[in-house]
Amino acid sequence: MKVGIVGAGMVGSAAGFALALAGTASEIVFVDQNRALALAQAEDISHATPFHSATKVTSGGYDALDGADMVILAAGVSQKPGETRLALLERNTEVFRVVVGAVLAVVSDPILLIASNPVDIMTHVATRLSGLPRSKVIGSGTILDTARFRSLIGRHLGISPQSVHAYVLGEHGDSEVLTWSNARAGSIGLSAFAEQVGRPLTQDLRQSIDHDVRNAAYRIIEGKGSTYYGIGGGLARIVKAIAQDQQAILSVSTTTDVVEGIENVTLSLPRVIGRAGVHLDLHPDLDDEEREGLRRSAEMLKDLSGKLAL
Ligand SMILES: NC(=O)C1=CN([C@@H]2O[C@H](COP(=O)(O)OP(=O)(O)OC[C@H]3O[C@@H](n4cnc5c(N)ncnc54)[C@H](O)[C@@H]3O)[C@@H](O)[C@H]2O)C=CC1
Ligand SMILES: CC(=O)C(=O)O
Repeated sequence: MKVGIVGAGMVGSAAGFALALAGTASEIVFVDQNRALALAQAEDISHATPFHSATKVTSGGYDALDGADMVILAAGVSQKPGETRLALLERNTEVFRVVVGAVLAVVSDPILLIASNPVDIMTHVATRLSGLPRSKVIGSGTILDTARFRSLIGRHLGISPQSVHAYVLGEHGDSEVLTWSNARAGSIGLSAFAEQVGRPLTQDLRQSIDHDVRNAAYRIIEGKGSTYYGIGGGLARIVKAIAQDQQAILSVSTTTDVVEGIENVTLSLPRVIGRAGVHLDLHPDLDDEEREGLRRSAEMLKDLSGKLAL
């Protein structure tokens, strides 16, 4: 599979690095308005591949995307310390007006994987600008928040995050919803497992995990300017599900017919991902508080997307 990455900054390069090491793609091509940066990232990453895989890593103009099956969009501005993701919307919409058309002029029917923030609304923007089916325009959404959630629960319970089945839904941002009510450790309900191992999930502990997941990006950006390894791993995970037609269930963002009564809204739910993109949306059972949180998140995203002239 040939994968294009438009935006060779921190996120694009971290995704390219993770993909190249895993050997998921046969070829990765970086494109950036800063061509020297794209070239340097490709060259640097290509020096790591001989240790791990045979992935060919190159760079070029948009014409170099010819033959790509998927294109990751990681171009645009990122948050400054204290800035919200939503504050990036106008600037990154302008970037996508250029980028989406330029990609589609070369690759007529790609899967687009959106990383730029605010990722749910940028996924809505890319869906509208590209005219591609919604199943083929996928935002990384809450894949990263879900990883953060599982990692903190796993650490508390003393088990692998891969054995924690718990999802963050809604916006990849301040209104996201951590769904505790259906979370499981292996095949056991989370609370029952926590009691069994003597590490109960008290209300204080839940609030602390909620705070840490919701504020992870702000904390990391304060400390080192931006976040990129986490999302790089998440983007590589989504590409793998598509490249290997895994039918994997991942929390990603696409435009969805109805979520908690809100129609045609772009946000994260668990979805089945395979070669054609999103194959199926899942609507998990939620408790009343989670449902109301998801409704509020959907309403906010729908209102903001509706204000854009696309
Ligand atoms: N979805 C997620 O979970 C995450 C999303 N992000 C988002 O990813 C985006 C990229 O972040 P970083 O890589 O840290 O930023 P960065 O500034 O390191 O890289 C952005 C790149 O986009 C390029 N670019 C800007 N306009 C362009 C255009 N018109 N055409 C081609 N290239 C263009 C720039 O030259 C730059 O190299 C941001 O919007 C950030 O908020 C960041 C972390 C996690
Ligand atoms: C920056 C961002 O969206 C994140 O790390 O969650």
